Amino acid sequence: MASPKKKLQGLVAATITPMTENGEINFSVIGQYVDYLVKEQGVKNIFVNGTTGEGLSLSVSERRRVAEEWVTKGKDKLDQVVIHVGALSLKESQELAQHAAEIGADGIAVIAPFFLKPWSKDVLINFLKEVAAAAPALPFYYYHIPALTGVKIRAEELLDGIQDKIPTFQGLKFSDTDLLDFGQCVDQNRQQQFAFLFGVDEQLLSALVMGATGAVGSTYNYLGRKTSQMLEAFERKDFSLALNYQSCFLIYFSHPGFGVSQTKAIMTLVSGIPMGPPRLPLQKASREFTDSVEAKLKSLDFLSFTDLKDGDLEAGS
Ligand SMILES: CC(=O)N[C@H](C=O)[C@@H](O)[C@H](O)[C@H](O)CO
Ligand SMILES: CC(=O)C(=O)O
Repeated sequence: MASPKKKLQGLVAATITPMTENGEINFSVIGQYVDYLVKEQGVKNIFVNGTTGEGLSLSVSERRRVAEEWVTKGKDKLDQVVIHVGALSLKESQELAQHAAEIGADGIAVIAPFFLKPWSKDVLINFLKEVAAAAPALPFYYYHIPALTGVKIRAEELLDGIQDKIPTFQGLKFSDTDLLDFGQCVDQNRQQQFAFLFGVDEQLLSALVMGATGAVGSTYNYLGRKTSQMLEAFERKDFSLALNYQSCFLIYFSHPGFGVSQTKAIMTLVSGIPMGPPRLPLQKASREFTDSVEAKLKSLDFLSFTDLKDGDLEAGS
Protein backbone atom coordinates (compact mmCIF):
# COMPACT_ATOMS: atom_id res chain seq x y z
CA MET A 1 0.00 0.00 0.00
CA ALA A 2 1.17 3.50 -0.75
CA SER A 3 2.61 5.55 2.05
CA PRO A 4 1.30 9.08 2.68
CA LYS A 5 2.85 11.28 0.06
CA LYS A 6 3.85 14.83 -0.22
CA LYS A 7 1.76 16.99 -2.46
CA LEU A 8 2.20 16.53 -6.17
CA GLN A 9 3.63 19.78 -7.50
CA GLY A 10 5.92 21.27 -10.12
CA LEU A 11 6.29 19.64 -13.50
CA VAL A 12 4.79 16.28 -14.34
CA ALA A 13 5.66 14.70 -17.69
CA ALA A 14 2.75 12.99 -19.42
CA THR A 15 4.65 9.96 -20.67
CA ILE A 16 4.59 8.72 -24.22
CA THR A 17 4.06 4.98 -24.70
CA PRO A 18 6.98 3.91 -26.88
CA MET A 19 6.01 1.55 -29.70
CA THR A 20 7.74 -0.52 -32.30
CA GLU A 21 7.13 -0.03 -35.98
CA ASN A 22 4.53 -2.82 -35.96
CA GLY A 23 2.49 -1.20 -33.21
CA GLU A 24 3.58 -3.22 -30.18
CA ILE A 25 4.64 -1.52 -26.97
CA ASN A 26 8.39 -1.14 -26.75
CA PHE A 27 8.95 -1.81 -23.07
CA SER A 28 12.70 -2.06 -23.57
CA VAL A 29 13.30 1.71 -23.68
CA ILE A 30 11.32 2.73 -20.59
CA GLY A 31 14.31 2.45 -18.23
CA GLN A 32 16.32 4.73 -20.49
CA TYR A 33 13.33 7.10 -20.74
CA VAL A 34 13.18 7.41 -16.92
CA ASP A 35 16.88 8.30 -16.81
CA TYR A 36 16.43 10.83 -19.58
CA LEU A 37 13.59 12.61 -17.75
CA VAL A 38 15.46 12.73 -14.47
CA LYS A 39 18.94 13.54 -15.71
CA GLU A 40 18.39 15.55 -18.87
CA GLN A 41 15.09 17.25 -18.12
CA GLY A 42 15.10 17.40 -14.32
CA VAL A 43 11.54 16.03 -14.27
CA LYS A 44 10.77 13.53 -11.51
CA ASN A 45 7.00 13.17 -11.67
CA ILE A 46 5.15 11.33 -14.38
CA PHE A 47 1.60 10.81 -15.55
CA VAL A 48 1.24 7.45 -17.28
CA ASN A 49 -1.37 6.14 -19.77
CA GLY A 50 -3.00 9.52 -20.30
CA THR A 51 -3.67 11.29 -23.58
CA THR A 52 -0.02 11.44 -24.60
CA GLY A 53 0.46 7.81 -23.56
CA GLU A 54 -2.46 6.75 -25.79
CA GLY A 55 -3.93 5.11 -22.69
CA LEU A 56 -7.38 4.78 -24.21
CA SER A 57 -5.92 3.05 -27.28
CA LEU A 58 -4.26 0.33 -25.21
CA SER A 59 -5.86 -2.86 -23.95
CA VAL A 60 -6.38 -3.25 -20.22
CA SER A 61 -3.59 -5.79 -20.01
CA GLU A 62 -1.24 -3.46 -21.89
CA ARG A 63 -2.16 -0.62 -19.56
CA ARG A 64 -1.31 -2.80 -16.56
CA ARG A 65 2.04 -3.77 -18.02
CA VAL A 66 2.94 -0.18 -18.98
CA ALA A 67 2.05 1.05 -15.48
CA GLU A 68 4.15 -1.72 -13.91
CA GLU A 69 7.13 -0.95 -16.08
CA TRP A 70 7.14 2.76 -15.19
CA VAL A 71 6.73 2.05 -11.47
CA THR A 72 9.50 -0.57 -11.54
CA LYS A 73 11.96 1.45 -13.61
CA GLY A 74 11.15 4.64 -11.71
CA LYS A 75 11.78 3.15 -8.28
CA ASP A 76 14.25 5.27 -6.27
CA LYS A 77 14.57 7.64 -9.25
CA LEU A 78 11.18 9.29 -9.67
CA ASP A 79 9.24 11.13 -6.96
CA GLN A 80 5.71 10.31 -8.04
CA VAL A 81 4.10 8.08 -10.62
CA VAL A 82 0.43 8.83 -11.26
CA ILE A 83 -1.48 6.32 -13.37
CA HIS A 84 -4.42 7.39 -15.49
CA VAL A 85 -7.07 4.67 -15.05
CA GLY A 86 -10.06 6.23 -16.79
CA ALA A 87 -12.07 3.94 -19.08
CA LEU A 88 -15.55 3.68 -20.52
CA SER A 89 -16.26 0.63 -18.40
CA LEU A 90 -16.44 1.25 -14.67
CA LYS A 91 -15.21 -2.31 -14.10
CA GLU A 92 -12.09 -1.78 -16.16
CA SER A 93 -11.41 1.49 -14.44
CA GLN A 94 -11.75 -0.13 -11.02
CA GLU A 95 -9.50 -2.99 -12.05
CA LEU A 96 -6.83 -0.53 -13.17
CA ALA A 97 -7.21 1.54 -10.00
CA GLN A 98 -6.77 -1.50 -7.81
CA HIS A 99 -3.81 -2.60 -9.89
CA ALA A 100 -2.18 0.84 -9.53
CA ALA A 101 -2.45 0.47 -5.75
CA GLU A 102 -1.02 -3.04 -5.84
CA ILE A 103 2.07 -2.05 -7.81
CA GLY A 104 2.79 0.91 -5.53
CA ALA A 105 1.85 3.84 -7.76
CA ASP A 106 1.53 7.22 -6.05
CA GLY A 107 -1.85 8.27 -7.34
CA ILE A 108 -4.57 7.67 -9.91
CA ALA A 109 -6.34 10.01 -12.27
CA VAL A 110 -9.61 9.55 -14.13
CA ILE A 111 -11.27 11.30 -17.07
CA ALA A 112 -15.03 11.46 -17.52
CA PRO A 113 -16.46 8.51 -19.47
CA PHE A 114 -16.98 9.85 -22.95
CA PHE A 115 -19.32 7.57 -24.95
CA LEU A 116 -22.34 7.14 -22.71
CA LYS A 117 -21.71 10.37 -20.86
CA PRO A 118 -22.56 11.68 -17.42
CA TRP A 119 -24.71 14.74 -18.04
CA SER A 120 -24.68 16.19 -14.55
CA LYS A 121 -22.18 16.83 -11.84
CA ASP A 122 -23.80 14.31 -9.50
CA VAL A 123 -23.68 11.51 -12.05
CA LEU A 124 -20.04 12.20 -12.87
CA ILE A 125 -19.16 12.26 -9.16
CA ASN A 126 -20.94 8.93 -8.68
CA PHE A 127 -18.79 7.37 -11.38
CA LEU A 128 -15.53 8.86 -10.09
CA LYS A 129 -16.38 7.84 -6.55
CA GLU A 130 -16.75 4.19 -7.52
CA VAL A 131 -13.35 4.23 -9.22
CA ALA A 132 -11.66 6.00 -6.31
CA ALA A 133 -13.13 3.47 -3.88
CA ALA A 134 -11.25 0.68 -5.68
CA ALA A 135 -7.97 2.26 -4.51
CA PRO A 136 -8.86 3.76 -1.13
CA ALA A 137 -5.24 4.42 -0.14
CA LEU A 138 -4.27 6.30 -3.29
CA PRO A 139 -4.60 10.03 -3.94
CA PHE A 140 -7.23 10.62 -6.59
CA TYR A 141 -7.08 13.28 -9.31
CA TYR A 142 -9.86 14.27 -11.67
CA TYR A 143 -8.58 14.78 -15.21
CA HIS A 144 -10.66 17.51 -16.83
CA ILE A 145 -10.24 17.48 -20.61
CA PRO A 146 -13.59 18.55 -22.06
CA ALA A 147 -12.39 19.02 -25.63
CA LEU A 148 -11.60 15.32 -25.86
CA THR A 149 -14.26 13.78 -23.60
CA GLY A 150 -17.11 16.06 -24.65
CA VAL A 151 -18.11 16.23 -20.97
CA LYS A 152 -18.32 19.94 -20.37
CA ILE A 153 -19.31 20.03 -16.70
CA ARG A 154 -17.33 22.94 -15.27
CA ALA A 155 -14.50 21.87 -13.00
CA GLU A 156 -15.43 24.53 -10.50
CA GLU A 157 -18.88 22.98 -10.15
CA LEU A 158 -17.45 19.49 -9.83
CA LEU A 159 -15.04 20.47 -7.07
CA ASP A 160 -17.71 21.97 -4.89
CA GLY A 161 -17.91 19.61 -1.91
CA ILE A 162 -16.04 16.83 -3.73
CA GLN A 163 -14.09 15.57 -0.72
CA ASP A 164 -17.34 14.73 1.05
CA LYS A 165 -18.03 12.24 -1.74
CA ILE A 166 -14.48 11.23 -2.62
CA PRO A 167 -12.31 11.34 0.51
CA THR A 168 -9.13 10.54 -1.45
CA PHE A 169 -9.62 13.50 -3.81
CA GLN A 170 -6.29 15.36 -3.96
CA GLY A 171 -6.47 17.56 -7.00
CA LEU A 172 -7.34 18.41 -10.51
CA LYS A 173 -5.53 18.06 -13.78
CA PHE A 174 -7.09 20.84 -15.81
CA SER A 175 -6.61 20.50 -19.59
CA ASP A 176 -8.78 23.29 -20.89
CA THR A 177 -8.21 26.87 -21.97
CA ASP A 178 -10.99 28.28 -19.76
CA LEU A 179 -8.87 30.17 -17.27
CA LEU A 180 -11.93 31.60 -15.58
CA ASP A 181 -13.06 28.11 -14.61
CA PHE A 182 -9.53 27.21 -13.53
CA GLY A 183 -9.15 30.40 -11.49
CA GLN A 184 -12.46 29.76 -9.77
CA CYS A 185 -11.39 26.20 -8.89
CA VAL A 186 -8.30 27.59 -7.19
CA ASP A 187 -10.08 30.48 -5.55
CA GLN A 188 -12.90 28.42 -4.08
CA ASN A 189 -10.73 25.63 -2.73
CA ARG A 190 -7.83 27.50 -1.20
CA GLN A 191 -8.30 25.87 2.17
CA GLN A 192 -8.22 22.34 0.83
CA GLN A 193 -4.58 22.07 -0.19
CA PHE A 194 -5.54 20.45 -3.47
CA ALA A 195 -3.05 20.16 -6.31
CA PHE A 196 -4.13 22.39 -9.20
CA LEU A 197 -2.26 20.96 -12.14
CA PHE A 198 -2.58 22.79 -15.42
CA GLY A 199 -2.56 20.82 -18.67
CA VAL A 200 -2.36 23.26 -21.56
CA ASP A 201 1.38 23.74 -21.77
CA GLU A 202 1.21 26.70 -24.14
CA GLN A 203 -0.85 28.62 -21.54
CA LEU A 204 1.00 27.61 -18.39
CA LEU A 205 2.25 31.10 -17.62
CA SER A 206 -1.31 32.45 -17.47
CA ALA A 207 -2.35 29.52 -15.29
CA LEU A 208 0.50 30.27 -12.86
CA VAL A 209 -0.94 33.73 -12.45
CA MET A 210 -4.32 32.14 -11.68
CA GLY A 211 -2.76 29.95 -9.00
CA ALA A 212 -1.65 26.69 -10.64
CA THR A 213 0.46 24.63 -8.24
CA GLY A 214 1.93 22.43 -10.96
CA ALA A 215 1.56 21.26 -14.54
CA VAL A 216 1.06 17.97 -16.34
CA GLY A 217 1.91 17.93 -20.01
CA SER A 218 3.45 16.30 -23.02
CA THR A 219 6.02 19.01 -23.70
CA TYR A 220 7.72 18.51 -20.33
CA ASN A 221 9.17 15.33 -21.80
CA TYR A 222 11.56 17.43 -23.85
CA LEU A 223 11.06 21.00 -22.57
CA GLY A 224 11.29 20.13 -18.87
CA ARG A 225 14.46 22.12 -18.28
CA LYS A 226 13.26 25.10 -20.24
CA THR A 227 9.92 25.10 -18.50
CA SER A 228 11.62 24.91 -15.10
CA GLN A 229 13.50 28.04 -16.12
CA MET A 230 10.18 29.67 -16.93
CA LEU A 231 8.85 28.67 -13.50
CA GLU A 232 11.95 30.12 -11.85
CA ALA A 233 11.61 33.36 -13.80
CA PHE A 234 7.99 33.55 -12.68
CA GLU A 235 9.00 32.97 -9.04
CA ARG A 236 11.54 35.80 -9.30
CA LYS A 237 8.83 37.98 -10.84
CA ASP A 238 10.87 38.32 -14.01
CA PHE A 239 7.76 38.24 -16.14
CA SER A 240 9.31 39.37 -19.37
CA LEU A 241 11.78 36.49 -19.29
CA ALA A 242 8.99 34.10 -18.33
CA LEU A 243 7.00 35.37 -21.30
CA ASN A 244 9.96 34.79 -23.60
CA TYR A 245 9.96 31.14 -22.64
CA GLN A 246 6.21 30.82 -23.00
CA SER A 247 6.20 32.56 -26.39
CA CYS A 248 8.80 30.22 -27.70
CA PHE A 249 6.69 27.17 -26.88
CA LEU A 250 3.67 28.90 -28.33
CA ILE A 251 5.29 29.56 -31.64
CA TYR A 252 7.13 26.33 -32.15
CA PHE A 253 5.27 23.55 -30.45
CA SER A 254 1.58 24.13 -30.61
CA HIS A 255 0.49 24.97 -34.09
CA PRO A 256 -2.78 23.41 -35.26
CA GLY A 257 -2.48 19.68 -35.66
CA PHE A 258 0.01 19.34 -32.88
CA GLY A 259 -0.80 16.15 -31.08
CA VAL A 260 0.41 12.79 -29.88
CA SER A 261 2.00 11.77 -33.20
CA GLN A 262 3.98 14.98 -33.30
CA THR A 263 4.99 14.59 -29.66
CA LYS A 264 6.35 11.14 -30.42
CA ALA A 265 8.36 12.47 -33.34
CA ILE A 266 9.78 15.43 -31.42
CA MET A 267 10.68 13.34 -28.38
CA THR A 268 12.52 10.85 -30.59
CA LEU A 269 14.43 13.68 -32.18
CA VAL A 270 15.31 15.47 -28.96
CA SER A 271 16.01 12.54 -26.65
CA GLY A 272 17.41 10.08 -29.17
CA ILE A 273 15.16 7.41 -27.65
CA PRO A 274 12.94 5.83 -30.32
CA MET A 275 9.29 6.44 -29.47
CA GLY A 276 8.04 4.81 -32.65
CA PRO A 277 4.78 5.59 -34.40
CA PRO A 278 1.45 6.07 -32.64
CA ARG A 279 -1.21 3.37 -32.75
CA LEU A 280 -4.21 3.66 -35.07
CA PRO A 281 -6.39 5.68 -35.35
CA LEU A 282 -3.47 8.09 -35.02
CA GLN A 283 -1.04 8.35 -37.89
CA LYS A 284 2.66 8.87 -37.81
CA ALA A 285 3.73 12.51 -38.12
CA SER A 286 4.67 13.44 -41.66
CA ARG A 287 8.25 13.68 -42.82
CA GLU A 288 7.57 17.37 -43.61
CA PHE A 289 6.58 17.97 -40.01
CA THR A 290 9.60 16.28 -38.52
CA ASP A 291 11.97 17.99 -40.96
CA SER A 292 10.54 21.39 -40.14
CA VAL A 293 10.72 20.78 -36.38
CA GLU A 294 14.27 19.57 -36.66
CA ALA A 295 15.22 22.68 -38.61
CA LYS A 296 13.51 24.91 -36.05
CA LEU A 297 15.19 23.19 -33.14
CA LYS A 298 18.54 23.66 -34.77
CA SER A 299 17.94 27.29 -35.66
CA LEU A 300 16.79 28.22 -32.18
CA ASP A 301 19.64 29.11 -29.90
CA PHE A 302 17.05 29.27 -27.21
CA LEU A 303 16.51 25.57 -27.57
CA SER A 304 20.11 24.50 -27.71
CA PHE A 305 19.56 20.80 -27.32
CA THR A 306 22.99 19.35 -27.00
CA ASP A 307 21.96 15.86 -28.00
CA LEU A 308 20.39 16.72 -31.30
CA LYS A 309 21.58 14.19 -33.82
CA ASP A 310 20.78 13.75 -37.49
CA GLY A 311 18.73 10.72 -38.35
CA ASP A 312 17.44 10.07 -34.84
CA LEU A 313 13.89 10.26 -36.06
CA GLU A 314 14.37 7.13 -38.07
CA ALA A 315 15.93 5.21 -35.20
CA GLY A 316 13.64 2.42 -34.17
CA SER A 317 11.32 3.01 -37.11
C1 LIG B 1 -4.73 17.34 -25.62
C2 LIG B 1 -3.42 17.06 -24.93
O1 LIG B 1 -2.72 16.12 -25.26
N1 LIG B 1 -3.10 17.86 -23.95
C3 LIG B 1 -1.89 17.70 -23.21
C4 LIG B 1 -2.20 17.52 -21.78
O2 LIG B 1 -3.32 17.51 -21.32
C5 LIG B 1 -0.94 18.87 -23.36
O3 LIG B 1 0.26 18.59 -22.69
C6 LIG B 1 -0.62 19.17 -24.82
O4 LIG B 1 -0.03 18.03 -25.41
C7 LIG B 1 0.31 20.35 -24.94
O5 LIG B 1 -0.28 21.44 -24.33
C8 LIG B 1 0.68 20.65 -26.39
O6 LIG B 1 -0.42 21.12 -27.11
C1 LIG C 1 -0.87 15.76 -21.42
C2 LIG C 1 -1.48 14.91 -20.48
O1 LIG C 1 -1.59 15.22 -19.35
C3 LIG C 1 -1.84 13.61 -20.91
O2 LIG C 1 -1.18 13.12 -21.79
O3 LIG C 1 -2.79 13.02 -20.40
